[in-house]
Amino acid sequence: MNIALIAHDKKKDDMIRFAIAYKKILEKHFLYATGTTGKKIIEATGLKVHCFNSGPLGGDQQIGAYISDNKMDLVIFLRDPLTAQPHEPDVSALLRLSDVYSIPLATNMGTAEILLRGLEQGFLDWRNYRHN
Ligand SMILES: O=C(CO)COP(=O)(O)O
Repeated sequence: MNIALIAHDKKKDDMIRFAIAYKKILEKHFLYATGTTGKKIIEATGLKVHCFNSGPLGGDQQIGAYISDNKMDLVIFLRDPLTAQPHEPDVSALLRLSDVYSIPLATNMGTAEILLRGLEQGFLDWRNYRHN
């Protein structure tokens, strides 16, 4: 599966803890991330991650484009709900495209854990049919 990992600045430490905790699951998949999030995950875990541009410089849009091309299966986006983002329209567009294409999307740690555990249990196997 192709998994996108994105975290706003105040959520990056949480994302790193998450990537360390779930490394054994994550390493079985193709990982993508916005620039800064990806770099931090690589440094902390050694996982292989394809890094797009930083979020404010178009990274969210690049991930959105993957979603609309049926190339993203799961999105984990640890958003900071308490800080205004200069690229809020890009963030909204990414969330919207996840809904348009029914791509499982976690915007907080609680849901992220459920999605990764579900992934491990095969709950996202239906995505394989979408690829074929
Ligand atoms: O801003 C972001 C998502 O909207 C995250 O981007 P970075 O991972 O480059 O910080």
